[in-house]
Amino acid sequence: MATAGISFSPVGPVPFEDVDGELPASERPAPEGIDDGDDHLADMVSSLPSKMEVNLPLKLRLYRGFWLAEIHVPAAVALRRRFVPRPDDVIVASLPKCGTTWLIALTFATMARHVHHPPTSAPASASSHPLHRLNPHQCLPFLEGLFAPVLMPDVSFAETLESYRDDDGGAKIYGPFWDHILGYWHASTEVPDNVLFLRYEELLRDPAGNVRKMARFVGLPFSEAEEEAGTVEAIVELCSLDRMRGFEANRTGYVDAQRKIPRETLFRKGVVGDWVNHMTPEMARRVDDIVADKFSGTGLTFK
Ligand SMILES: Nc1ncnc2c1ncn2[C@@H]1O[C@H](COP(=O)(O)OS(=O)(=O)O)[C@@H](OP(=O)(O)O)[C@H]1O
Repeated sequence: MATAGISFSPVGPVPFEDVDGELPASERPAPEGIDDGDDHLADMVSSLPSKMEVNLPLKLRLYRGFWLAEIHVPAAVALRRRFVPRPDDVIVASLPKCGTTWLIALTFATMARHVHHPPTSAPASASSHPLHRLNPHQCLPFLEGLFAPVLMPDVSFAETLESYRDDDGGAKIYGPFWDHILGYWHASTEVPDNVLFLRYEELLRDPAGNVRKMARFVGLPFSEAEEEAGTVEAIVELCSLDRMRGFEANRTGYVDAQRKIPRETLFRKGVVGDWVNHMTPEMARRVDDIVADKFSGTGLTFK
């Protein structure tokens, strides 16, 4: 099992109120301190365990079992207490470097296809699809009800995975990796109508099949007419790594010129098994051991 080459991309409306047996969001009391000068919140944040990020000059706080950037904790608290998802909201929840950008592109292109038609016959360069002008992360605000996490800095998946290991010195943002993955894995088996669990390798192996699966999951299955017109293949093509790299939005060398985030942060090789170029056999063995230990008995496997 090539554990270090695995990426995980669970998609789906997360049943917030079910996560830990708390009251439904709509019935929870308003959070103290968020609206009124927030002394309580500041105290709460500074009382949380803290560590530095292993790759970044960033202070993390352990909030509800996960390492978040300290500056994001107040928003996470507010979101947790106040966000009441609508039944048709879709949240793309993927760890950094696990194929988030691709998944957002596919989800956006699929969900927005009746407004922004994927080019089925015209040359892709002639299309006015938003994905030509904006990187996938920037497309999110254009589709109500589709949410996803933030853009991450320039490190590869192998580096990310390696740094998710337990480490006394620091922690990895959004980690522990294993708990994140297992949380969504268990949710996908318990409430399969609400959580769809996808693997990067599966997407690479059968992008069209997985786009169909995702479309059914979000309640927008492809019609016969769409199938005949080649809409699924058009979406896959539109979102392919080569196409994305060449789009106007990504041609400058930066996916975010203002924040100086280089294109390769989002669009690099996109292959399975590149971990051999980043990890020593010893590192790979260690990761394999951790995976075997953490995932044993959970039913979660990778082929
Ligand atoms: N369209 C498309 N098709 C296939 N693969 C793609 C695509 N877009 C991005 N990628 C690859 O995804 C990896 C980046 O992961 P993320 O998008 O999660 O990064 S980020 O956290 O949002 O910064 C990174 O993988 P690696 O090449 O292994 O580094 C990207 O190359």
